[in-house]
Amino acid sequence: MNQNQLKQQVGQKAAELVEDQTIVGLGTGSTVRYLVEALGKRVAEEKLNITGVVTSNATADLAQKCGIKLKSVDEVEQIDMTIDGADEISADFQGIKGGGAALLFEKIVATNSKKNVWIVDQSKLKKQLGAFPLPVEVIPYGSQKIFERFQQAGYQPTFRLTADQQKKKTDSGNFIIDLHLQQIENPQALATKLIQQVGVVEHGLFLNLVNTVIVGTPTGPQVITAR
Ligand SMILES: O=C[C@H](O)[C@H](O)[C@H](O)COP(=O)(O)O
Repeated sequence: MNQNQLKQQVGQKAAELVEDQTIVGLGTGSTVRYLVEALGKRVAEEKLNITGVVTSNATADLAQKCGIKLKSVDEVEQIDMTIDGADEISADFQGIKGGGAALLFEKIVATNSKKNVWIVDQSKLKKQLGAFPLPVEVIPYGSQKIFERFQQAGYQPTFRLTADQQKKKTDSGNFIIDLHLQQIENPQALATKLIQQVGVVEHGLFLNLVNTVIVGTPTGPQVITAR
């Protein structure tokens, strides 16, 4: 099974978990794409009555095409369950997200959800976080100064660029600086340090948010729950 097939497997499995009459947070990325398509199918075939709360313009476009009705996070009291992808998950269920630049809306939706579930292929499970570059969303004004401070701190930053070498803009019009850390010894301490930096809007460390992960493996999806 290739990576895409594993992503499809967990996307479809997660769609089965969604109950009728619920409000569902819909993450972003290539794994979530399979979830949204499978949910759209359930809406059409089973007349499943759900409301989606999206985490990016890309997911909003897809969900609308799939016939899922949407509301913004501000229009709902609480989200019953959010299902999202991840870039890395450590053994203690901490994660890095934002490979698709959607970390800010993803974190807003996740922190307003009763339950969060991540869907990943098995390559995303790591002993320790940090091999995947940690995305930090910064406002454009003063972003060069933040970049230089990250350099001085030894974080090996790079601005994320588009295919035509422009600084990538998020759905909120911000830039992304990726930190090439290799290993993150203390995710909580780093998270605190980053968020205290003026001009940093959010970072891709998603800590203590998830207790269920569905992992795609060649022998089928495995649901792992934190103790
Ligand atoms: O900003 C993007 C998100 O955090 C994605 O959920 C994450 O990058 C995983 O994406 P994919 O399912 O495409 O590997």
